Amino acid sequence: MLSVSDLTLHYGAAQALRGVSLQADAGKVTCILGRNGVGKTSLMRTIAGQHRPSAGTVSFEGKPLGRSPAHDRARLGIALVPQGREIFPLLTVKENLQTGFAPLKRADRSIPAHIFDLFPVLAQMLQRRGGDLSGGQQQQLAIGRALVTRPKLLLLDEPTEGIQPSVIKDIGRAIAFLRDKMGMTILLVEQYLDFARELADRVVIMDRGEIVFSGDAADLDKPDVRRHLLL
Ligand SMILES: Nc1ncnc2c1ncn2[C@@H]1O[C@H](COP(=O)(O)OP(=O)(O)OP(=O)(O)O)[C@@H](O)[C@H]1O
Repeated sequence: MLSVSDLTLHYGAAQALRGVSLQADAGKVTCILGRNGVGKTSLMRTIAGQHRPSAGTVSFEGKPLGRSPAHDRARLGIALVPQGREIFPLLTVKENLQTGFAPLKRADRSIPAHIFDLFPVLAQMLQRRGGDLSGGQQQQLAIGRALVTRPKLLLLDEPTEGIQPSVIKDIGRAIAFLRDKMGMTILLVEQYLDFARELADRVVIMDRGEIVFSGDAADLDKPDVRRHLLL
C-alpha cells in the first residue's frame, strides 16, 4: 500500500533521515516509535510531500510518487494529521472541516457523517472558532479534517500529545474503527507506548534518522526491543 525505500532527507547540512525503508500494509496500523528528535515527523512530512527527500522513493499503491507535491498526494488519498494539529484558530469548526474539500471533486465536497459519529463534539461545536476549542477537541477536529479528504492512507503524528485520557480513548476507538470498519491504512507516530501497543499491528522503531527495529506489536514487550525507546 505504502512503501518507503531508502529515504534520505537533509535540512541544509543536517541529515534527518538516513536510508529509511518501511512498508505500511493495507488495512493495518503501523506504528512508528522513537525518542524525541529521531526523525519521525520528518518521515511523515516527507511521505505527505511536504519535504523533498535528497534520495530514495515513496510509492503508494504500487506507483512511485516521485517529486509530486502534497496537494497531489492528498488527491491520491494520503492525508496527514500533523503534530501540533495546525487547525485554523479563527475559522469555525465547520470551516476548518471544509478546508479538507480542497483535493476533492466538486460532487464529493461534503462532510461524511461518520466523522460526527466518531467525534460528536464536532457536531455540537460546528459554529465555534477552532481557537476556542480545547486541545483534545482540536485534535479531533484535525483528524476530522483529514477524514473529510476521504483518505486511503492516514498519517497521524502523535495524536495523543498533550491530550487528556478520555479523549485519548476516543481517538483510539476512532483509529480502530477506521481500520476495522473502513479498511483504512494507518501510519501512526506515537510516544505513548500503551496506546501504540493496543492499536498497532506492526511497529517500527527509529533512532537518529534510521529504522533500528521492525516487527510485531507483541515484540514491544521484549527488553532488547524496548531498549531503543529508553532515554
Ligand atoms: N525544519 C527543520 N529544519 C532544520 N532541522 C529540522 C527541521 N525539522 C526538524 N529538524 C531536525 O531534524 C531532526 C529530526 O526531527 P523530527 O521533528 O523529524 O523528529 P521527531 O522524531 O519527530 O521528534 P519529536 O518526537 O520531538 O517530534 C531533529 O534533530 C530536528 O531538530
